[in-house]
This record gives sequence, structure tokens and C-alpha cells, in this order.
Amino acid sequence: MSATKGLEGIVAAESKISSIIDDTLTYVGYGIDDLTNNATFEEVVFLLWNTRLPNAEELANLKQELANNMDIPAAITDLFKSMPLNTVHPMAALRTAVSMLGAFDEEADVMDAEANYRKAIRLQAKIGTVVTTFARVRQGKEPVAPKPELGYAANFLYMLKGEEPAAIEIEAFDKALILHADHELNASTFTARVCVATLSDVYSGVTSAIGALKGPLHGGANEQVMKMLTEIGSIDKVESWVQNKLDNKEKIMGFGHRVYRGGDPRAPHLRVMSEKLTKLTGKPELYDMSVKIHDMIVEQKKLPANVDFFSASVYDSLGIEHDLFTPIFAVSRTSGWVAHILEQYANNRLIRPRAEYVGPDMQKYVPINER
Ligand SMILES: CC(=O)SCCNC(=O)CCNC(=O)[C@H](O)C(C)(C)COP(=O)(O)OP(=O)(O)OC[C@H]1O[C@@H](n2cnc3c(N)ncnc32)[C@H](O)[C@@H]1OP(=O)(O)O
Ligand SMILES: O=C([O-])CC(=O)C(=O)O
Repeated sequence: MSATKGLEGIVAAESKISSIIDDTLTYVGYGIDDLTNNATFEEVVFLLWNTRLPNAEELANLKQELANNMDIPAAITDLFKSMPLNTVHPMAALRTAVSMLGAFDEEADVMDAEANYRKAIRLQAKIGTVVTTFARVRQGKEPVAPKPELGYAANFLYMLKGEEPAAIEIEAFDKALILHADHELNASTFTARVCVATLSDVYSGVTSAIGALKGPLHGGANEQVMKMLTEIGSIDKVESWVQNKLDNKEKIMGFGHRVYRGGDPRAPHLRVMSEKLTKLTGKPELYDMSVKIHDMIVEQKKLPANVDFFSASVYDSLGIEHDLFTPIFAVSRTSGWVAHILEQYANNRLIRPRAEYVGPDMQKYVPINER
């Protein structure tokens, strides 16, 4: 029995939700380019949860249900107010708040498929409000109630900033939500599936997944990319900064991927958005710096940018605080996590692999006064 470090290449589940084959990403067989160019986030949510696209009535119903369920318990706002707001990371706040949402859901432990689908809607509806409420409480501002007539992406930006976003902002944010919605058996989705395979509840699965997404090798990389861009500061410093990191064998955040070899198909969409939005906000240097970093890493390390690289300058251009980038990833990925949770329940078996024991053998207990 020998271990495969990081489970690389191990097929650990069957899934109908998304696939990555030869650097091509599909959700339920629909290409990511097709969906990003033509669908809305709500359509993608329906697709992931039902493994088919909705008709007009089904889409209208889902939008309505999401809008109807965006409110969160006042206790969550109070919870945020009780946190050490100068130091708590928004992902830690989100992880705790999603767990608390479960405590407030009377159906949390009702395990039939209909109840789980209702929880999926409630959780997807509320998670955006949780993130925006935290952001506002932290700034000493009042939370903004959602506007039912706005779509999911527009509502998020509206609740975050307190003013209705421009069409171009809604379009970019909606596309970003689509691009982050699902990604086969990534670390956080696997975490969610392991959790609920014990027949634990949806909230436990998503809480665990948030914990896994938080790390900088996974979703936390987008915040780190922005930290890097901020630290570098200007385009003339890119070369020496990046070279120094590479010479010291340090990782450059936003590059590399366990599965993609030729490139992450989501990155080109974010790159186009980054170019457009950084120009509009008068910060084109952010895009130019990103391209310069990109070209150096591709040339020297042959590592393509992943989804987290250009998303950083996109979110910055939308006026979003940098430590909210990963919570926004979580808002989108909740759709994928929940899809995988529902799929796991539908054909469940406990996930319990083995470990190769490499510790000492045949030890004999030594009484404490003899150690
Ligand atoms: C949404 C997402 O989760 S996308 C990924 C987000 N994470 C990041 O951007 C963090 C930076 N990237 C990485 O750490 C990795 O590429 C991961 C975690 C994404 C993939 O990890 P793995 O498949 O385990 O690859 P691993 O870390 O073993 O890297 C393989 C080799 O490439 C190098 N490498 C991988 N990524 C990078 C990078 N970003 N910068 C520099 N070198 C890198 C490693 O140092 C290693 O080199 P070595 O063989 O000489 O030791
Ligand atoms: O698939 C992965 O390993 C990480 C990733 O890109 C994602 O979760 O979007």
C-alpha cells in the first residue's frame, strides 16, 4: 500500500456536474466559454443543481426564490459586531456565519431531497448578504437590504456599496460568478463531499468547504495576487521583484494548477475583463503589470495563469476590498459545492481512504517517570 501525495490523478468520485478534459472545462457538458458569453449566474446555478438548463418559468422562479430568501438573521449582524473587526479575516467571519445560518435553519437536519434543495436556495440566497453585511459592519455602516427586482450579481454589488451598480459592473461580476461556480473535484468541493458523505448536513458541508477555500493554495490566492500587485507598485519594478521570487524558489500566486497543463480556460475571460475595466477606472498599469508578470512566469516556469490571477485586478476595478476577493469566490462556488453535496447524497457512500503508515513500529510503552 503506497500513498499518492496530494491524491494527484486519483479519481475519487463520479460526477455529472462539471468536467475538465484536455484543458477544456464544461458545466454539465456546456463549454465554459459558451456559458460565460451567453448565460447568467442564476441559469448556471439552476444548471448545476438540476443538470439541465432552466426554461423561462423555472429561471424566473429561481430568481424569485433567491430574491425572497436574501435576508439574514439579525443575530449574524450582531455576531459580526462582536468580532475583533480589525483583525478577523472575512473568510473566517464567513465560515462562522455560514455555520450559524445552519443553526437558524429549522430544516438543517431534514435530509430528504426536497428539503435539501430548499436549503440550497436559502444558502445561495443568503451567502451574498452575509459577505456584504460583514463588509459594511466592518466599515461601521448599516447593512443594505437587497432589492428583489435586481439579479444576483447586481444585488451583491448593491448591498456591498449601497448604490446600484452600472451595467458594465453587473456584466463583469456576473461573468466572474459564472467562471468561479464549479470546478470538478477541487480541494474545497472534495472537502464538502467528504463531509456530507457521513450524512452530515448541507451547512456543515459548505462550512467545511469555506475552510478549505480560504487557503492561499486554493481560493485565497486571488487576495495574494492583489497583495503582490500592490507590493510591486509599478511596472518598472515587476522584473526585479518577480526574478527575485523565482530565484528564491518562491511561488508566484495565481499561477500553476494541479489539472490544467496548457492553461486555465477561465483566465482569458478574466484577462479581457481586466484590460477593459482597469482602463475604465484609470488604473491600466494594474493590467500592464499583470501581463508582464504573466509573460515572465510563462517564459521561465512554463506555468499558465489560473483563475485567481486576472480576477484580482477585475475585482479591484470593481472597487471591492482586497480581502473580500476570496469570500466572493465562496459566494459563487456555493452553487458548485451545493451541486456536489446534492449529488453525493443521491448516491452516497462514506469517503474513507487509507493512509500508508510510515511511523515507528513495535514500540514498548515506557512509564512516565522513566522518560
Ligand atoms: C482556484 C484555485 O485553487 S487555482 C490555484 C490557486 N493557487 C495558486 O495560485 C497558488 C500558486 N500555485 C500553486 O501553489 C500550485 O501551482 C498549485 C497549488 C495550484 C498546484 O499545486 P501542485 O499540483 O501540487 O503543484 P506543485 O506545488 O507540486 O508544483 C509543481 C512544481 O511547479 C512549481 N510551481 C507550481 N506553482 C508555482 C507557482 N505559482 N510559482 C512558482 N512555481 C510554481 C513548484 O514549485 C514545483 O516545482 P518543483 O517540481 O521544482 O518543486
Ligand atoms: O480545481 C482546482 O484544483 C482549483 C480550481 O481551479 C478551482 O477550484 O476553481
